[in-house]
Parts: sequence; C-alpha cells; structure tokens
Amino acid sequence: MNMTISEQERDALYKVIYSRRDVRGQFLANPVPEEVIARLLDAAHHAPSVGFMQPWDFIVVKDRAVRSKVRDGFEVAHAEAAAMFSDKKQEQYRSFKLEGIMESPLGICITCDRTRSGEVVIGRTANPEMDLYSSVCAVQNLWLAARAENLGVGWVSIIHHDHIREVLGIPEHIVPVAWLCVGYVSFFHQTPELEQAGWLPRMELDSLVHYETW
Ligand SMILES: Cc1cc2c(cc1C)N(C[C@H](O)[C@H](O)[C@H](O)COP(=O)(O)O)c1[nH]c(=O)[nH]c(=O)c1N2
Repeated sequence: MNMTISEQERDALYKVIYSRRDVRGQFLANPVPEEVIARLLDAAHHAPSVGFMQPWDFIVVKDRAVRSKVRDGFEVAHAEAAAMFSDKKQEQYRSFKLEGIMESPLGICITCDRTRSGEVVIGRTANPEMDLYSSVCAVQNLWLAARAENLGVGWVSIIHHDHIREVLGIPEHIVPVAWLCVGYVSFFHQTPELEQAGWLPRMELDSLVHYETW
C-alpha cells in the first residue's frame, strides 16, 4: 500500500475536520446500514491508546425503549444543569437543543475499561487518566469517520454516568465515556450552533498558541 497521502486525500481529511459538527436536531430516521456501523466502529478501534491498551468497548443501541431510558437521564441532568446558570444565561441555556437521543436511529456508548491490561500500563504511570483520554481518541475517530460517511454525531454528556451504567448494564469498573447519537442528517450546520447562538465565539488561534514557554 502506498502510504503517502496525496493532496486530494489531504484536502478530503481537512474537509472532514472542518465540516464535522455536533448534531442535535437534524437527524433523519433512516437506519444506518450495518456495514457503515462496522466501518465507524473499526475506525474508532484504530484510535491511539496509552500503552496500546485499547480500553474501549462499544455498546450499539438501536432499541427505542433503551434510548428512551437514556433520555430520561438527560432530562434529570439537564434540569440540574439549568439551575446552575445565572438567570439570563439560564433562559438561553434552556432554549438550546442539546441532544438527539430519540431522533437519531442509533446510539453508541463508548466506554473505558481502566483495568484492561493490568495495573501498570506504559504511558499511564505518571498520569492515570490517560486511559480515559484514549477512549476519547476513539470517540473522535468515530466522529470524523461518521462525517466522512455523511453521518451526523452528537455527543450527549448531560447524563450522569451512573444512569448510563444502570440502563446499559455496564459493570462497575468500566467508565461510560460518551453517549453518541448517530444518524443521517437533513443538513450540517456550517459553524457550531453555540457560536451561531452567540453563546461563545470561536477563539482566535493566535491567542492560544504559545512559543517556547507559556
Ligand atoms: C466532551 C464533550 C461533551 C459534549 C460536547 C462535546 C464534547 C467534546 N457537545 C458538543 C459541543 O457543544 C460542540 O462540540 C461545540 O459546541 C462545538 O461545536 P461543533 O462540534 O464544532 O459543531 C455537546 N453538545 C450537546 O448538545 N450536548 C452535550 O451534552 C454535549 N457534550
């Protein structure tokens, strides 16, 4: 296999990166074909991981009743969250659509098994959270692969992990890292919805890049 990336392939990757969006409200009900789901999961499974421990599992959820229970958890955490914002922000927060658990035909929960390859893991010795970061790398791989398949993904984190663990029967030692809503979409927003709503702007890259020291 020629391992050199052509200019066209490079441009395609950047297009995927820049046009990936967090999708909440534009899901179509069409099912995602099994072979496409398999490609997404395989892309996620090829993420980097600390010490190559591959701490992830993937729980594929199509069942509406299960997704409905997951959504119940969103309702609880969302109400808690709303109360944390100041009055003016709270109104705006409440106006946002922040999940598409029932609208998307597919949910994928990506987890982290912190015990997977024994206690001492190459690269996790000084910073034990590196296994969790590895599962997040799997999330990002899936998110980008989905965009390349013209599929939308929405990460819903406004759910207590214990709720997800209970609904999906996830063992105690495994951390639910992400609930991802996955499905075809009517369109992709060009810019983040929170940016469009004036919640926060995209920061200037120059203000975030430091040279030599902070
Ligand atoms: C760890 C984590 C957790 C969440 C998110 C993202 C990440 C990385 N995002 C999506 C987030 O709001 C979104 O990525 C940003 O607003 C930027 O928009 P784009 O992803 O570029 O469209 C997100 N969105 C949402 O509607 N509900 C949610 O619970 C979450 N949770």
